[in-house]
Amino acid sequence: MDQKSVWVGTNWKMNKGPGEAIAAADALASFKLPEGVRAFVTPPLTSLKDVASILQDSPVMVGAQTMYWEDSGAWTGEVSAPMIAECGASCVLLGHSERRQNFGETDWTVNRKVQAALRHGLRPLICIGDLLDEYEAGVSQETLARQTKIALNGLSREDLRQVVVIYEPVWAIGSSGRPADPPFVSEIHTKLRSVVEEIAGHDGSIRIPLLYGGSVSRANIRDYVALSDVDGVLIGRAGWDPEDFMSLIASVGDLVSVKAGA
Ligand SMILES: O=C(COP(=O)(O)O)[C@@H](O)CO
Repeated sequence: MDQKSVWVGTNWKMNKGPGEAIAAADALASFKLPEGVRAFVTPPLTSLKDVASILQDSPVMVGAQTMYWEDSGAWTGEVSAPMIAECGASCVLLGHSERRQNFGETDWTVNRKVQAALRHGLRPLICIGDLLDEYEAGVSQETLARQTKIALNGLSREDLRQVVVIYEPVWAIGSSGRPADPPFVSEIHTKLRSVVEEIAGHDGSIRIPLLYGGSVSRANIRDYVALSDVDGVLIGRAGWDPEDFMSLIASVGDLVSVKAGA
């Protein structure tokens, strides 16, 4: 039976040059995570190796924000799973909506990347999300089920134990987004739980963590983490300052035991 944890990550996106990233990693290095919390940070590639090296003895995991599915070759500008792993990363964000919208990622290219990450021992942190017009048309669930099923297509049971799925409504992300209402997130995650259980089995031996992301802040983090089918959050702006990130993690530490008993 997979143990229940609360996951809290922060994605730095295209922020922090190497100097700032190293300073932030130094600040995170001495942080004592509350028991049962699994934390991760995804710095830009320019500081991935430095941040991973600073955090190598810390429980805070380090991941890349994207990668390509081939291992090497004539793919100018791309980086591969083995390169990311060699930098010391243990996970990688895949299919973030900013990649899907601005860089042409599709459900099927996300699947290729998921498979490549797993081949090289990287935990795929798979982002899925509905567009505003899909949300308004009431078809969010269909979009999310499709994205999830394709991302996980062809994975073995061992592979499924490694993946994390993150629901990030596109309309909730960034300064122009609005945080999704917790009851809506609860409904979506309950349905997502059935989708992943259809794939991984209903016996509970594999529990795929389902995270929420999109305008997570001090004001709402506990509302999301307290939901029974939400296993944690991915934070953007509110987590870029390492002190804020640590304080946000500390603010949900007590929910670990509440959820474990649920
Ligand atoms: O995109 C994300 C949400 O960003 P916010 O700034 O929290 O809206 C997610 O990937 C975390 O970076």
